Amino acid sequence: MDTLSEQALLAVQDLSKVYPNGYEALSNVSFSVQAGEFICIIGRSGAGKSTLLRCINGLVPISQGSIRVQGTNVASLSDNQKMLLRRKIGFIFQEFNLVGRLSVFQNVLTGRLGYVNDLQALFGYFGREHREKALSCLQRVNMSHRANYRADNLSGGEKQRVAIARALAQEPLILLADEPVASLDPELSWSVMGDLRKVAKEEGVPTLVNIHDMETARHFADRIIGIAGGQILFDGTPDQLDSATLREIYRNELVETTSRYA
Ligand SMILES: Nc1ncnc2c1ncn2[C@@H]1O[C@H](COP(=O)(O)OP(=O)(O)OP(=O)(O)O)[C@@H](O)[C@H]1O
Repeated sequence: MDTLSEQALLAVQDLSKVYPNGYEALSNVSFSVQAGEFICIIGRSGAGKSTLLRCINGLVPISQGSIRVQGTNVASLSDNQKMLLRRKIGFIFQEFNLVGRLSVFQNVLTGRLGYVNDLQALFGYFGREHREKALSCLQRVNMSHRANYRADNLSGGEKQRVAIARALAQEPLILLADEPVASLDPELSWSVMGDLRKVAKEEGVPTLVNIHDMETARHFADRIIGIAGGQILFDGTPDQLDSATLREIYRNELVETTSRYA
């Protein structure tokens, strides 16, 4: 490993993932992430973007290679330590994954589960410090006025802002977002991406966002990683991404159709 990877908050080295049916979804993927970076991962459907994020947060086991968080190889951790680490990884889903019958505030409080004991978690008892934290996270995404709403009464954009607040409440080491704006209309998706980038930058939390739309990626990312067929084809700044590389990443899928703004 080079010095940059050793100092990285997240270092993925020669990662491969073969699903039980024999399909190799990721092949020798290597990259590292430094504090504060806002990275968009682009690629056509089936490229392996979700698999990559799921490997990083342990939702799917890796087949080869290593994932290091703050220098520690995740594979060397006990199950309990892995669970504790997962609580420090904020995950934002395309479909928000809020508990619809709970209030907005209660949903954000669930981000604090890693900070209370089992009994408190069981009875949903969160002390003042946790409630204050949850409220401040809601304020960060301008959603405190909806604190007492049932989550299932919110609009899509509001739901995703609450999901961002919940992830922030975890005080995450890293944020992973899997197509966080794919269910939102174009204008709203830029506004939610703007909020995600703003809070990630303010907190200095490195963030990996899977996104199909390359124009959104170009607009918001400090750095873009392009994946095709489970391999990294590009890793650089938006300015370095030329149209020949884009065509390769999207493999004949018309580049124009990858942008809802073209
Ligand atoms: N559990 C599984 N078993 C077998 N193959 C799988 C499994 N999950 C995903 N795959 C395959 O792995 C490849 C990568 O899937 P993945 O969901 O990571 O792609 P993606 O880039 O996120 O695409 P999308 O944007 O459509 O979700 C796809 O060809 C998919 O069919």
